[in-house]
Amino acid sequence: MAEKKKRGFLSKLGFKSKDEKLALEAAERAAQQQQIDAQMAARMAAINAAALASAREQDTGSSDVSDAEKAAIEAEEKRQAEIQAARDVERAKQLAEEKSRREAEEAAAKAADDRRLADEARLAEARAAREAEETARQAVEAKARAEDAARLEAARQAEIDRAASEAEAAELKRKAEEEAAERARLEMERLAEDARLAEERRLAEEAAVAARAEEARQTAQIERLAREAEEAERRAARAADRKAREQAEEAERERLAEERRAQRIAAGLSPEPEPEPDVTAEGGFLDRISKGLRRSTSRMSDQMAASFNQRTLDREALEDLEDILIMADLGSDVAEQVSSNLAEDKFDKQVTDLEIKVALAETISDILTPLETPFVLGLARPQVILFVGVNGSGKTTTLGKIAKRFGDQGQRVLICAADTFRAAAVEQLTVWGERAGAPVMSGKPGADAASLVFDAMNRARDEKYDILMIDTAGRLQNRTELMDELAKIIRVIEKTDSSAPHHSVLVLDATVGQNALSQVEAFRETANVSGLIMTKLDGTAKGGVLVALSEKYKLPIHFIGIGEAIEDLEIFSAPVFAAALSGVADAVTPTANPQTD
Ligand SMILES: Nc1nc2c(ncn2[C@@H]2O[C@H](COP(=O)(O)OP(=O)(O)OP(=O)(O)O)[C@@H](O)[C@H]2O)c(=O)[nH]1
Repeated sequence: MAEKKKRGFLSKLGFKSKDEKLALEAAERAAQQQQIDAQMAARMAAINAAALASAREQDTGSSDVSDAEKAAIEAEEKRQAEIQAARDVERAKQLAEEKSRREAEEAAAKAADDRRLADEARLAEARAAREAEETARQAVEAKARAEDAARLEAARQAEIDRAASEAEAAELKRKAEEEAAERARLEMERLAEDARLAEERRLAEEAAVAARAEEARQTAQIERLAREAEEAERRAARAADRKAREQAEEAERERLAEERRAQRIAAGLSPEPEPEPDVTAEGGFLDRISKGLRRSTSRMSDQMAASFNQRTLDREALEDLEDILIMADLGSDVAEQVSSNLAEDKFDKQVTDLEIKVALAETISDILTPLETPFVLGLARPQVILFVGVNGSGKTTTLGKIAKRFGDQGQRVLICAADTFRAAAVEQLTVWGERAGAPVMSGKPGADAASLVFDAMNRARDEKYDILMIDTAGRLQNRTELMDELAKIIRVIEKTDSSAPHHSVLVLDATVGQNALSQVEAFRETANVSGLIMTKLDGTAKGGVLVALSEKYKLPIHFIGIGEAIEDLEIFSAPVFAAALSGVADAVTPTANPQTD
């Protein structure tokens, strides 16, 4: 098609196709041939006319026709001959032209035919090519469709297979889970049954222990009541003695005073003033504790004296008071209690620092009195006493001081140096043990403390010691692995004697101030602390922390340490501690000699 278009366009421009050129050439050649033929026909006509004239000459040679006629005839004949010849030439020419035109037309028709045939052939060829192309394309499409269909079929089959295998796997999993759940349920039932039986056993054991404990408590109570009755009797006797002595002394004093008055009157002098009564003796209990707590007391006393010299107790004064108490480590709860107790009676009134100290002493005493708990040994033997606390809180020293007291009371004491980390602790205990007359069991440095405690428990039981005192290594409350070791020691003790340890004493260093609260928190949980001893109250201004932690944790308090010497461990007395810490003792004790630091 494109070829055909191209040719039509070329012929319009005057270009001839190859066939047209051939046809034109053939027509030219035919025209030339016709010319040649016409020339030949003219020459033949001239020859014929000459031959006709000579024949006539011969026929007429002897006739009488004039020469002019003869010439006219001859000229006429010649003209006729020439006309004829020209007609012949013209005719021949026309024929030749007619022929060459026909041939040209035929050639053109043929060329057009050829072109048409060629175009048709080309069109047929193109159609065939297109059809072949179409067939091939259809074949490719058909193949692709077939492949797609095969692929889809394969995918569908694969999906069916996958779903089937998933369903099978899910079914297997479900069955396995069912079986596992059933096994777990049976195991839970078994464990629950075991636990129930164990609980029954435990309850039975607890009931037995409780019955024994109750029996022991009742016995102890009877003994205590008996002791108390004896003591009351002794006290009553002593009081009666003292009263009689005091009455006698008073009578003597009055007699002497009367005598002196009489002598002075007789001598014309005025009577002498009455002497102040001696409230506390120098070196007595209150005096010792007041001196021990001097650092804690003096700063607070000075601040109160400076702030409350005849001051009106308004809101600002109460806030100042709370600040002073909080700075003395008594804690905000205690500070609020003191200020609200004081405000009840004295708000908007003039107060002195002594009135404030008395209110403080009363509040402290109210908080501490329920916790004032003497260190009483139970009936079980050996009595196991465990000492716990952070490093350097004074465990070893305190244990030694108490061991000495027990030794003095005639108790047989065994000491276990379960502080296997610090070699010096063993030496320290050995010295204390010697003073108390108590053997000291120790292990190699770094040995397992729990196994040493196990051995000590067995030895104390086998050798019938009254008391086993166990000194443990100091450990910071945030060191989990050390707290775990302490828990292990306690488990070993409990395993050997389910009622032990009978006392689990937390030794606290007063100099750490508020940090003591977090120590109580941690040891209370791990060591099931039964009571407290606070040491180093002599070396700090933070003694108020004992009140703060008692208010919060309400743990029994057995002793307080007010120095390193053996006699510097005092049985805890709430009113005495309150009087000493508040500074009231200084105000009423003439022997007191406050020294500020
Ligand atoms: N001022 C004063 N010092 C005390 C008191 N109690 C103990 N100390 C001293 O505190 C220091 C530490 O006492 P230790 O008994 O070794 O303390 P610890 O808790 O056994 O120490 P670790 O075994 O390291 O945990 C020693 O120098 C004691 O003399 C006390 O009440 N007042």
